[in-house]
Amino acid sequence: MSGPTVNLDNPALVAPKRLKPLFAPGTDKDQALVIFVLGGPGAGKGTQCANLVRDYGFKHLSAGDLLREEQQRPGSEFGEMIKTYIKEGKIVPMEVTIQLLENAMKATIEENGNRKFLIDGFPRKMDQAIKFEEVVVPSKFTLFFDCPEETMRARLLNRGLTSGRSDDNEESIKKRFVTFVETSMPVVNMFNNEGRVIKVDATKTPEEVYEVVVKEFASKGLEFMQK
Ligand SMILES: Nc1ncnc2c1ncn2[C@@H]1O[C@H](COP(=O)(O)OP(=O)(O)OP(=O)(O)O)[C@@H](O)[C@H]1O
Ligand SMILES: O=c1ccn([C@@H]2O[C@H](COP(=O)(O)O)[C@@H](O)[C@H]2O)c(=O)[nH]1
Repeated sequence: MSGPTVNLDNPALVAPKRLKPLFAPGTDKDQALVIFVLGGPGAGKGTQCANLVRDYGFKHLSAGDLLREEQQRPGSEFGEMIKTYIKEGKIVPMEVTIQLLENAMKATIEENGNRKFLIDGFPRKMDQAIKFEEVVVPSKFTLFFDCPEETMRARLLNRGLTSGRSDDNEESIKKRFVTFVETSMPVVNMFNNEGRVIKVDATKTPEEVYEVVVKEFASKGLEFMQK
């Protein structure tokens, strides 16, 4: 088994960027609705987000997708670093991910005024959670998809047949699970202790899972968009 080719703790790999707040001081942060969507790798976050976009008019921002795009962007100073972190199932330093999310949120607001965001696969680490809510905007709640590893593993290996993702393979999946348990679950637990988590059983069919999501959203006062 080959280990990481790059020392992930090397500070030279991280180019800290100053985080600028999304909203100018004094503006009402409630102008944006942010829902974090968390769950283990392959729990079905992206699948359910697509339903929520269709029915509630959210803008879906997947942190993983934004990182993959940045990785492929010609000339990106972070490309190689992101590639390594993703393959190793590690969490890219928060400065990079928060900046990508913030840029995408700003671009959406400028483009069509939509301020309703599903932030998928983020925050995956405590520092990200605290920093994002401090400098960007606090989340309304976290939608957490609960799924056993064996189910997620089977889904990821199946997705890996066609996804082309560098991390949908046995070796990366094992590492992603370790990161999820050790680094991401503490974030879910923190939000849960604050009463800010909706936990949904993600083992059923996508349709059954979504039915529960819709009921939970209604309990939070979120209704289907008028067509
Ligand atoms: N409820 C479900 N039952 C069976 N298969 C599902 C279910 N939800 C999603 N899938 C399938 O499992 C795979 C992973 O789903 P999805 O990409 O939505 O997960 P994810 O949580 O976003 O994953 P990741 O964290 O790796 O991005 C996909 O192939 C998807 O079609
Ligand atoms: O906040 C984040 C989110 C994701 N990553 C890295 O991306 C991969 C893939 O994420 P998916 O949500 O499964 O698409 C993840 O394993 C991490 O390596 C991250 O660093 N920070």
